[in-house]
Amino acid sequence: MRYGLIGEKLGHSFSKIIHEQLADYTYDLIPLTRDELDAFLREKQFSALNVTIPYKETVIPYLDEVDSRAQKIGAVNTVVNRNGRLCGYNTDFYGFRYLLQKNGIDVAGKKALVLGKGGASKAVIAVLEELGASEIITVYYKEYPETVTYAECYKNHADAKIIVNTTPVGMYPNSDDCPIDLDRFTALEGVADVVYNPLRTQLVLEAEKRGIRAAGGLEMLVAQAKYAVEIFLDTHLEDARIAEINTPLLKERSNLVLVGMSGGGKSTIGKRAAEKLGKGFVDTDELIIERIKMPIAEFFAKEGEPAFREIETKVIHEVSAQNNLVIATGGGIIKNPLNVEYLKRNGRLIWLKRDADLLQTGNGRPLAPDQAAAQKLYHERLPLYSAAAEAIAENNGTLEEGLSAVLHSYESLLK
Ligand SMILES: Nc1ncnc2c1ncn2[C@@H]1O[C@H](COP(=O)(O)OP(=O)(O)OP(=O)(O)O)[C@@H](O)[C@H]1O
Ligand SMILES: O=C(O)C1=C[C@@H](O)[C@@H](O)[C@H](O)C1
Ligand SMILES: [Mg+2]
Repeated sequence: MRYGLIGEKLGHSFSKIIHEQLADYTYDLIPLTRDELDAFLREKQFSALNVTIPYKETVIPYLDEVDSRAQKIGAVNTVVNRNGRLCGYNTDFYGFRYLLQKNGIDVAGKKALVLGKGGASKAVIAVLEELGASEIITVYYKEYPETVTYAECYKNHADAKIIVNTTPVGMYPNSDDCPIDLDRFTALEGVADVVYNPLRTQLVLEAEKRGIRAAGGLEMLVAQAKYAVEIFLDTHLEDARIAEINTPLLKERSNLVLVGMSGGGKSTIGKRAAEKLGKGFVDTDELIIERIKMPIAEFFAKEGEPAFREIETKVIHEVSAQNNLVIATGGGIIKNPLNVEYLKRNGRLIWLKRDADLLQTGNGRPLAPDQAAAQKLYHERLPLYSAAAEAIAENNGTLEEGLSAVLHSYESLLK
């Protein structure tokens, strides 16, 4: 009999990949319309299921038993067929609790804001209660008696220490959106987002920028699956299994982004890194050339640098939404902080650092036509690379050594 996930739209789900690593069964993604759902649950031709949006509440009346935690939450994401009796559980609860604990986000005794009032919100609130948050405020964009609006929360809850986003705001393809303005909160200590596409949402990046602990939703997804497998198979799996699946998944989904001076080896080493990691390779300068249909130096001469930078940012925005790439960037991308922000959503930024006197100059590089120009640019841009990059890979030896420094940095960023 079948194992799998039911929900309305499942194209995005990683659950098949995750479950099939955790257990021996085949796990199917089973998209169902509301009408199909009824027959599916009545026929009971399955061993165990996960349930996702929008059916976590809809399934409850079909169940013979709902465990007390899921009952309290009012949502079920795990159903087991025990000799024809359907039993329901909520492992999103355990997944979110794992996410907080793994990322050192301590909520005990703290005021917490939960954005959104759907199924995920209820599981999150149950965890915050269990872990002893002092006050839990649900924030919703419409007015309800049991929730506060964003305007009210800025006015009356600016002292919140924890913010959890359970809304789809900031999810691909609307990755530019951020559900809440973090500048309004003066005591903030931790932020969690259940969204995992992009890997780091705008909200997570805004928190990181302010030095606040933050976690995206991928680990929660993997963790809830581990707990579901335990219930499906009536077995125990070590928590270590979560990281064993999450880390490679994160490495696979993430982009490796090379920043650094022109002529420092980003394109050359980037291509090699992509081969080694089995990732696609893109060179943002090449994409720009395709778009402007002329060499970059010619475009600079004809249209000027601001026109180039505008196209560059558009290209970076598009590329940043993709996954599993090595991205070699142009030397000047760090001039616009937006480029850095976009690239960080799905990527880890590594500064490929080559000494100024080793940099290749000329060869169509409009701002570094010769050594003197390259040296001047180098010193102007050092602080920008340093601020943007999450790791440094030195490239002052052989290409092989540069490549291995890049791969090593990527590994250590995603440990
Ligand atoms: N460690 C190295 N040893 C020898 N040559 C190197 C090394 N690193 C880079 N190079 C050479 O330097 C030149 C410039 O490299 P590349 O074009 O990859 O730089 P880039 O960072 O992509 O520059 P741009 O930002 O202008 O696109 C290439 O000819 C490359 O082979
Ligand atoms: O997108 C997914 O694959 C899932 C998301 C959550 O709703 C989980 O509760 C569900 O088990 C699987
Ligand atoms: Mg290049």
